[in-house]
Amino acid sequence: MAMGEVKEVKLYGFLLSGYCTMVHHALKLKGVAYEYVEEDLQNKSQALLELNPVYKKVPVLVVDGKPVAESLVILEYVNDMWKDPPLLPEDPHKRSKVRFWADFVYQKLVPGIYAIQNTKGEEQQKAIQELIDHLSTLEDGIQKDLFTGGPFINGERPGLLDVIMGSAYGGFKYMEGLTNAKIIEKERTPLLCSSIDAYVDLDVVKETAIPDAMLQELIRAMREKASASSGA
Ligand SMILES: N[C@@H](CCC(=O)N[C@@H](CS)C(=O)NCC(=O)O)C(=O)O
Repeated sequence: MAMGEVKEVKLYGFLLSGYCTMVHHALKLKGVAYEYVEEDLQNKSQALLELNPVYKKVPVLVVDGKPVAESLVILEYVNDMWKDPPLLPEDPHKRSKVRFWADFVYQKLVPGIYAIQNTKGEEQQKAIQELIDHLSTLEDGIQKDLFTGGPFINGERPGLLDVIMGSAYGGFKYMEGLTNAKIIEKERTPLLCSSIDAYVDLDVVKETAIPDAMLQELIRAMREKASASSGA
């Protein structure tokens, strides 16, 4: 049930964007019907430039003509607009913990993924180790601050951090394919791995999964680009 009467929900996104995946998942978990508009990021539509004039990025969610930008802001908005099922715990302190760790994912894990993509050799090995260390920090934090026995980080139903980590998972897998390193492993981060396993098994998640063939093709193209630029 939405706050007030909602007539039109539109998501501007890009297929390979983990930020957009989060919004797809949140809307689907809430059972919201929406229209999806795929953007060409090399040639952005006038609509996108007008809807997100500050950053000019996707995702942008437009509800009855009113735009909301920035994925984390959108997730909170979706959770406020459509109450059931809730993506945040009721207790204010627990909510603050979810927000703290969600922010950690944005501040540390996402830049960590880009750092691997943008480096080579020894520098890349260092970036991989840093990302692994951040994942362990997140594992310990969730264990201490939030976990109540699973199957999700949020408990019996997926919540905001499940949506974020479940969507970032594609990025970790992509980096593993690119570097042949094991980044996210059950032995190191059992709780994160088991909650992600439960999450990717949800129907709403399977519906929006990037086809494996497309992911493999992307990895192949990235590897080719990397070896061309190193002169190998
Ligand atoms: N902080 C933004 C990041 C969104 C973002 O980086 N979007 C990328 C696609 S993954 C984009 O629109 N890039 C186009 C550009 O940078 O011009 C969010 O959380 O929504």
